[in-house]
Amino acid sequence: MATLFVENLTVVDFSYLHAKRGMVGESWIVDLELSGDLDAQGMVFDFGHIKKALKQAVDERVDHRLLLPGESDLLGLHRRDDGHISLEWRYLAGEIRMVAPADSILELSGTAITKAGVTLYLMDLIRDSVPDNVTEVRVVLREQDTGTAPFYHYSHGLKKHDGNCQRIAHGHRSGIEIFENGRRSRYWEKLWADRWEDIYIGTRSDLEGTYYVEDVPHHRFRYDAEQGHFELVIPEDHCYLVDTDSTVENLAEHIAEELAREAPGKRFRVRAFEGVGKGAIAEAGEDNPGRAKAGWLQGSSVL
Ligand SMILES: Nc1nc2c(c(=O)[nH]1)N=C([C@H](O)[C@H](O)COP(=O)(O)OP(=O)(O)OP(=O)(O)O)CN2
Repeated sequence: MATLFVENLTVVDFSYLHAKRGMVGESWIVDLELSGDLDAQGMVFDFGHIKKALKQAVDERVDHRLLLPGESDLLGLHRRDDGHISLEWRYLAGEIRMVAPADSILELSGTAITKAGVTLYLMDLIRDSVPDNVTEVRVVLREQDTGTAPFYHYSHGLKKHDGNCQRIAHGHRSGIEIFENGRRSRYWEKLWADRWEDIYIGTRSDLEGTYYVEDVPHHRFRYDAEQGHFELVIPEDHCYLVDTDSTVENLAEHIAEELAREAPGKRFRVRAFEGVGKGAIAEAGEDNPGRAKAGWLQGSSVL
């Protein structure tokens, strides 16, 4: 019997529904251990297969989905004949309603989405995907270690994306680094982490109107994309509107421009993460009047 491990098998970026927080974007790094007898090649299971087949299984079932606690009284879920679902989530601040292709959600057992529940789900999924000589599967889910640096949880949908990011309710746990006149500013980082805590970032042109639930205003977003039709109703005060698609390049640029507007005469550099290990850089302010530079950053340093 031998045990092998794979760290960072993948990162699952998703959102889930919470009884108090509403819709929460999350990013968990997936680590894996497999135990069993050695096969004819002298291996528990070929790393090549693990990194392809098991990563693909985890990504397909969890990544970019909205996770729902199937046994919660707050949830109403309806599967429609056209391959879409509609759902309602009645929580503390109001209601969340969504219409989306059925692959946009993952219904899990239990009354709340927890790390333990998702871990058990993934262990079952992986057990079904490994050969018979593998007798034990262990999964560890963990957040990126950002030390004391701030982060926010956001959800969004990119209607023009040719992959699963077009899903209207998927999200990320993202660090933010802000430099004011070349020096790291914990003040501004904390301010944006608070501003975007558990936020839905919506694109103004996807906004169809306001919907009232017992006098509480809710935004209604709606678009059609390659995978199907998407609608989302969510309390207005859990939303932040931007004039662009909510790509991380645009979000970094938006933050930099807002900072330059809020603190005139200063120069800002923003490193905004999208989940783990990637993001965008933008600059705005005194040295760069009226213009922000943005770029895609892959494999950026850990905060
Ligand atoms: N240049 C950009 N590319 C992508 C952006 C972006 O803002 N700028 N955004 C997305 C999606 O929002 C998506 O949620 C990112 O998810 P992620 O899982 O990190 O990306 P992949 O699916 O491409 O990577 P895997 O690690 O293989 O899941 C996509 N691209």
